[in-house]
Amino acid sequence: MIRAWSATDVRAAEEPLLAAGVPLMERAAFALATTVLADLRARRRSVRGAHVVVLAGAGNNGGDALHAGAHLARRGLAVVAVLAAERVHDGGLAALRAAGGRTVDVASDAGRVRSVVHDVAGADVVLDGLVGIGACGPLRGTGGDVVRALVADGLPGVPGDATGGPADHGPVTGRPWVVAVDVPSGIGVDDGTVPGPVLRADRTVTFGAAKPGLLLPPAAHLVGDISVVDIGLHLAGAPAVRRLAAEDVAAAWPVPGPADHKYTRGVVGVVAGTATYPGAAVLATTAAARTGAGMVRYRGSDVVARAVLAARPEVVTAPGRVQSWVVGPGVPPAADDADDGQTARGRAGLAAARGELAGLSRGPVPAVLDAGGLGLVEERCPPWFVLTPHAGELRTVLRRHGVDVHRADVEAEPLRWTRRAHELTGATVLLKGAVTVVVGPGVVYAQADAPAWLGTAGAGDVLAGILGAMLAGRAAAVVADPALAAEVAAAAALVHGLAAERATPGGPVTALDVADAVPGTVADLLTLRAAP
Ligand SMILES: NC(=O)C1=CN([C@@H]2O[C@H](COP(=O)(O)OP(=O)(O)OC[C@H]3O[C@@H](n4cnc5c(N)ncnc54)[C@H](O)[C@@H]3O)[C@@H](O)[C@H]2O)[C@@H](O)CC1
Ligand SMILES: [K+]
Repeated sequence: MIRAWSATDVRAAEEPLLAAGVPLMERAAFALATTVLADLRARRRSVRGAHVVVLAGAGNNGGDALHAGAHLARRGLAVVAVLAAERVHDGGLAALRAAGGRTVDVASDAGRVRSVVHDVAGADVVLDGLVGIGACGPLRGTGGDVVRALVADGLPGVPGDATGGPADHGPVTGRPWVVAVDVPSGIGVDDGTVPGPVLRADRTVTFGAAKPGLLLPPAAHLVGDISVVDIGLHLAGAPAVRRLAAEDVAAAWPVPGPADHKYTRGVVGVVAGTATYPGAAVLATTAAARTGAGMVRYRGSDVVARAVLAARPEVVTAPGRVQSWVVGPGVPPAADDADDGQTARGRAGLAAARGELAGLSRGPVPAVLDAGGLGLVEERCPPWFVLTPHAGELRTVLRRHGVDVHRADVEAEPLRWTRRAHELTGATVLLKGAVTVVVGPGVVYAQADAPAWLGTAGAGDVLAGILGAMLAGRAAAVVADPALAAEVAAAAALVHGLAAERATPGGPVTALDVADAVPGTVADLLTLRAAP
């Protein structure tokens, strides 16, 4: 698991060590230089003579970068430090100069930004040390100008002058390897927002602990590989954001034993699909069955049930015991009701879903509320109800609770609005996206496991089925521990992402391929379990 702590928590952990004279910056800079050397060795035969540009801002983040630059200069690399503030870290600057590093002072002469763009174009590595956890708001001043100019010149990143989010320019051949010092300068360290210009990193070397902004979208798309350097901080208390690793999901997976049967493994009830969208029911039931549910019970119209049974003969359609519900995939939201016959059948699906929900909300049964099921969330929900909206649906949920936001607001601040929806509804909320954000009582998860190919029709129905089966397998524990549904939801996002990774040949993947890849994915995960 990657655990991320807020800037305030990291500072609090640094304080006693700094007071005791522990050389934190030296540790950070040495680890940074070592990582850069390892990356360079992996990319070119010799590190000697490699060109490094250090972007240095006013604070200790710039100090880290300058000290690392000094280490690299002593190893024979050609280092140029771009001084983007009138005053930069004294010790770092002196060390860099003593090691033979060159400096370009852009802060006192904005005309030199062009020469920086030229230096960067010829560099092997760029160290982004403009701002770290001391940043406040969008990257301003000379540092902002430099980043804007570099992005305009073709380096991946966000120019910060448009309304759009992070642009992925894909690999630009011959461009330098960008290493962010602690965080990519200018991201919202605690909330993952991207309020202004940011250079996209290939790697972020972060000190003491990961920061929430490295895990949360949209900034998570700008961090590259994350290396957490242990500089000896003791971070107590709960992390602000967590990201599950495959090992965590493997360790918690309920592997059946000889005494288990379909009811101990969990029965998933699925209310999904309409005559208009029967495929969603097939996908959700298939995914639930393939995730290892003890039984899948389909509750819906006969016409959809026939399609489900044709694809999955093991599904049961009779009423009976259920340990988790999946309500809503392929069921149109109420607002889509119209007068044609097709949506009349949609309304019948919605009525069925509403009937099931009314029953289940009275008992302690975990549920996944997806698509049309989200429209049924009117009262407060228990945390073992997991809402699974995408950004547009989250906006609708919020509006129904009197919060006027636009989809673009949700995309710009996913954590803020997912948390708000959790506060308003009481439910655990999983916001679907390239990075999945899950908020439950006192916990936040951010999962980034899926290839971009997964963004395809029906993928959400498969996620709902996987999550339904995972909730059913641990239903009693999920009801007993208010934070557990969020962990299970994050784990479902991980399984969904890894199944897509397994199913894609490196190209397009269909939702059914993803569902079919779940058993192999789970088997792979289980090989990661520590031997008893
Ligand atoms: N305290 C320490 O000894 C340690 C600090 N560390 C490093 O120090 C960093 C934090 O250092 P600081 O507290 O000095 O803060 P930063 O270096 O992150 O930035 C603060 C400076 O940036 C300016 N600034 C703030 N917001 C800005 C914006 N939006 N646009 C442009 N400039 C902005 C401020 O005026 C200030 O001069 C960490 O991220 C980490 O890299 C590490 O070396 C570990 C130990
Ligand atoms: K930085």
